Formats: sequence, structure tokens, C-alpha cells
Amino acid sequence: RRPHDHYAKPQVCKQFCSENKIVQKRENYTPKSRIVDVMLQTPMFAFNRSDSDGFSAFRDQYDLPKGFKGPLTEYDFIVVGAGSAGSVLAARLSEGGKASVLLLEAGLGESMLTSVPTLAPLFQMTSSVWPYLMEHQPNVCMGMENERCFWPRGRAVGGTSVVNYMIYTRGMKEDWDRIAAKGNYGWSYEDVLKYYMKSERAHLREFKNSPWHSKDGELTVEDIPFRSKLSKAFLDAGKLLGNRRVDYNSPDGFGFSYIQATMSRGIRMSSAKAFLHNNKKRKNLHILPNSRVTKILIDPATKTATGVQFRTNGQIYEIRAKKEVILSAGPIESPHLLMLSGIGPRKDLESFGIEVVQDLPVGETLYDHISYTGLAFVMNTTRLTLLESNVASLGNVLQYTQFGDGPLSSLAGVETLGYIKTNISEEIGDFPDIELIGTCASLASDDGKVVAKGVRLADWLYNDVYKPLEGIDSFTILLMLLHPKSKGYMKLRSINPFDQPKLYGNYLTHQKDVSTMIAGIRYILQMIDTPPFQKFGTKLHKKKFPNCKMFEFGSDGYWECAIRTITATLHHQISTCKMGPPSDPSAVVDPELRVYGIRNLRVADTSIIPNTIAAHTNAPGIMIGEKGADMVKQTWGL
Ligand SMILES: Cc1cc2nc3c(=O)[nH]c(=O)nc-3n(C[C@H](O)[C@H](O)[C@H](O)COP(=O)(O)OP(=O)(O)OC[C@H]3O[C@@H](n4cnc5c(N)ncnc54)[C@H](O)[C@@H]3O)c2cc1C
Repeated sequence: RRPHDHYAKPQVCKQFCSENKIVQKRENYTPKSRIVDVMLQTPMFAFNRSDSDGFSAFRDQYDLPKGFKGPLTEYDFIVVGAGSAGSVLAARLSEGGKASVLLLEAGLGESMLTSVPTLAPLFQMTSSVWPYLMEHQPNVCMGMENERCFWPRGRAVGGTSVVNYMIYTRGMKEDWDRIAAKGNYGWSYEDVLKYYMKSERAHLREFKNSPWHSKDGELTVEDIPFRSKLSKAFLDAGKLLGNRRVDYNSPDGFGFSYIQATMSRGIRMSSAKAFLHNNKKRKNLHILPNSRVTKILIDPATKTATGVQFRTNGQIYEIRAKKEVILSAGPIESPHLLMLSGIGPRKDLESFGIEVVQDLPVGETLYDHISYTGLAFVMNTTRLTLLESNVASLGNVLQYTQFGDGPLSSLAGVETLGYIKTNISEEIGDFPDIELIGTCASLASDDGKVVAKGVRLADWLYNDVYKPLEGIDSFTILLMLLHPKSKGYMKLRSINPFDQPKLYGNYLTHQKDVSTMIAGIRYILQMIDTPPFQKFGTKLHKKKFPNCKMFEFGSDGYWECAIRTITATLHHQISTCKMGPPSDPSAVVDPELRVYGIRNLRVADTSIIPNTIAAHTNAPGIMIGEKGADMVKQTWGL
């Protein structure tokens, strides 16, 4: 071969060459926030605001290693998506130098601003996310813009770990043991714990010598440096109601605790920072940001994945995988890519004229964790919460830039967790059905500019109910429905890879989900009545939602209307490429993550999680990346 034959050449693009307009518009958007404004006055964060990409000066760069002019024509492994799972996979498969790895990512490198924990809600309005909207579902998200639920997903090197709230949770022992008991060999708690611990570098004051945490991994897990007095009140109230203080990331995790966060000295620890930064100069690891995969290349005769097609800078490339293609594009794009490539429900694919390579139930299962974020509590005591007007001070910015602590290191007010079993649960033993999340902020703490806008809360609701709280100390306690019985699904919208698929959450279609959430709200109100909160004169803000006026405030009918009005997702969509044994008709991948019926193709990301788990899904995604990498290595003797 002549040397230039090693490099991939762009091909003529015949169709679907440009991305949809929404994404292009967002590329040029710099979010507005008082905290950012103050930060920009400091030399540390100064940058050119007239730049069309407001964050360009402070973006992580991922140039190809020295000596490479472009991507090669083939690699041993192609990993699609540099998110929570994909970053780990690419790092592990390229270690030791035995295999060549191409990591393709649609988004750009993360910016310096995404590193600041308290700005987490800001990025849901930027080009760092895929701005998915759920299809309209009557009677949910009634208080969101156009009554549509918003499902942003991270779009950056680091994926959703670049825009998430950094809560580090692994799931209960029972969750993983149940998954294994359904025929998913190798996925029991004991099995997955090994991989959680492989990644982890814990600095947790309370659990310094715990056997359930490791100090040797790449992913720093820390206590949040900032704690408000309300965090202690939350834990004390929990204790008074009979809950234990626990390490929720131990096998005995049913109880209350301070949050453990993926951060390092107050700075966000994305999976890109943890797994790619130190490895990006490896000669055998090529990372291509701004490169969107549009199709998996599959030989229909042998049913073997042979490579991918992707678009970068308006050019289309096809690159071959000598060993495997691994999809880590997340719970929406991994199934989307499978369907576009002929792997999915036969009837649906045929209705779009897509040649069916493998008939599989891709996208037919979709679970999510919904939450009610609408409770607001006021107090007779001031300076207990994170009012943006107080946080946005030069002193706080300097404190953060010098020491990595202070209010800017807060996860936008999120501080504590409590796993509870409501009085209507039918589960046996310590199996929680609700997670409570203690905070020191409410929807009004930033005057409605960021958090409410980020979740697309409708102005009619915000102005009527929350605006009166602006400038006043107020906070919320959230609840998350851990094991919804309502099941959603997703479908192709068209054969254009740039069209978002149709997403159906099917939220609250099972009445038990509604009653469990109401029981969770009542539990929170009980907590608020205890002395730890009452010593601050804490009271529920009792302004009725305008669309729920027909119900008596506080009745079951009222709370049902309220949760159907603010039906907030905590963005843990899973199961769209469900893992299961061959006997499971709803499975897309086997317990070694191989797509059924196709050779050399795996899915390794949160889309494979088969059941709901009591966890936020970043750490599980990273664990799946670790475990997936080991399985791939084992297959190829690496
Ligand atoms: C606002 C928000 C807050 C959250 N907070 C928390 C939290 O506090 N704690 C927690 O544990 N979890 C949280 N989550 C959820 C968690 O972060 C995600 O579930 C997890 O990161 C998903 O990991 P993944 O590897 O499956 O996918 P992702 O991390 O989403 O990675 C997928 C990657 O693939 C890329 N990609 C997609 N399609 C293509 C394509 N065609 N070509 C190339 N690249 C592609 C994407 O751009 C992305 O980078 C939050 C999520 C959101 C949205």
C-alpha cells in the first residue's frame, strides 16, 4: 500500500447531508446566567463573547495523535459515541497498544463552563445537548411548553456526563440480583460491583476505609464541598421518621445520606475527563469529535457488522472495523442507529422501505425515572438557600476558582438522598419505591431564568405559582419514582438519520405509579413537619396550579393533577436495546451485549439495562463500559 491509502477518503454525499436546523441554531448560542456573567468578569474565565461558538476558547481539543493526517480506513474496533460508557470502552480497548480504536462522537469537546457544578442546569439549553422532545401524551407534562416533555441528552465528548447533575449512584443490590436472576449471567450485584470499583477513585470523608469503595480508579467520586444547613435538616428529619444513615453505594444502601458526586475538588468529573484526557495521545486511539454516525455497515449475506458511515464537516466517510463495531450512542441514538441499519421490528422497518437484516424488538421497551419537582417550601429564616442573586458574587467566583468550594461547587442545590418504601409498596424487605432528593433551591431561586427554562416550564405556570417566590429563600425536595410500572417505547420517524425518532414515555399510564408518587409527596410533607425543618419555620407554598383549581389543595386529586402538570423526567431512559437471555422475546442483546443474530456488533451503554434500577444512570453507564470492554477483550484474546 502507498502511505496515503491508509487514510479514509470522503465520499460523495447523496442524501441527508445536513443536520436539522434546531441543532445548527443551538451551535451559536451562549447561555445567559447571572453567575456566568460574574464569572466572565474574572480573568480565569474571560473569553471572546463575539465568537460564534461562545465556548471555543475553552473547549477540550481532541486532535489526532502526532503523525496522523486523518482517520485511517480501518481500525480493530469502532466505538460510536464518547459518552459515559463509550469513553471507558475506548480507553480500555486501546490500553496496552494491542488494538486500534476509533471513537466517533457527534458533539464537541466539553467547555470549561460545564466543569462548574452549579451551572449544570444551564446546558440543557445549548448545543451540548440533543434537544429531544417526547411525543405529545395527553395528561402529562401539562405545565411544560406546548405540553411536551423535554428529554435532553448530552452531545459532547463525555456525553451526558458533561451536562448531568453528577449524582453518583450504583443501584441497590436487589436490582442487579434481579437482573441476573432473569438469565443475565455475569450481572449480579457481586459481578457489577467489581466494575464499579475498578473505575472509582473515592474521596469520601464518612467512608474512608469502606470495603465498598476503591481509591485506585480514574473516576473521582467525592463529597460535594458545599453543604447548606438544609442538608442536615433533611438527614435529621429522615432519622426522626425512622430512616438509617447509610452509604447508599454499599450493599446495605436503604436509607438516607449525603450525595456522593462525580467531581474532583469541586470540578465536574465527566467520563471524558476520567478516561480520555490522559489517553488521547495514544497512537492507537483516534478520537473524532463532531462526527455523526449515520449507519452501521452490515454485510446482509453473512449478517456481520463491517464498519460505519459517518458525517463530519459536511463530508461522508465509511470506515471499516476489523473486529467489532460497538454502539455506545446512548438510549435513544443506539436503537435509532440499529433501526436505520436494518435491525429492528420487521413491520416498522418495512413500512419505511428499510431492508430488514434482523427482526428484533429494538425500542419496544423504554423505562424512565419521573419526578415531581414542583413542591416549594418557604421559611422564616433567610440565607439558607442558593438564591442566584446571592450566589452570583465575585467573592464566590474567586472562592471557587481558588479552592474549588463554596456555592458554585454545589450541584445546583442538590445535596442529599433518601431511599424510602412508601406505605403502599407491595415489595418485601428493604426495597425502595421512591428516592427523595434534598436540595437548597427551588424553581424560583434563579428567578426562573435557568432551571424552569431548562425543563421548559410554561410561562403561565411559572408566573402564577413560582414568580411570587423570586428573591425569597425557598427550596424543594424532589421525589423520583424508582420502579414505574408504566412502560414506554420509541419508533423511527423517518429514514433520515438526522430526524429525531418518535419517543413515547407513556408516563403515569399505570395508576400504581400515580399513587406511589402521591405517597412520596405525603412522605415529604411529613418530613417538613419535623423539628429539623420546623426550626426554620418551613411551610409549603400553597399556591394552586391554575389548571388544578377544581381540586381541593392537598387532596389526592390535586396532587395527581400537579404531578401530571410538572411531569419532570430525571433523564434515565433505559432498556431500548434491552439485554436478556435467548428465551426473552423482548431482548435485543445477549448478556455479553452482542446484538442477537448479527456478528461483530455490540451495544454497550444504558440502553441495555433491562429493568428499572434504584440509580441515576451515569455510574451504571460507566460500569457497563468497563464490563463491556472486558467482554470484548475476552472475545479477542486482548
Ligand atoms: C440533565 C441531566 C441530568 C442528569 N443527572 C444525572 C445525575 O446526576 N447522575 C446520574 O447518574 N445520571 C444523570 N443523568 C443521566 C446520565 O448522565 C445518563 O443516563 C448517562 O450519562 C448515559 O450514558 P450513556 O453512555 O448511555 O449515554 P451518553 O452519555 O448520552 O453518551 C452517548 C454519546 O453518544 C453520542 N452520539 C449519539 N448518537 C451519535 C451518533 N449517531 N454518532 C456519534 N455519536 C453519537 C452522544 O452525543 C453522546 O456523547 C442525567 C441526565 C441528564 C440529561
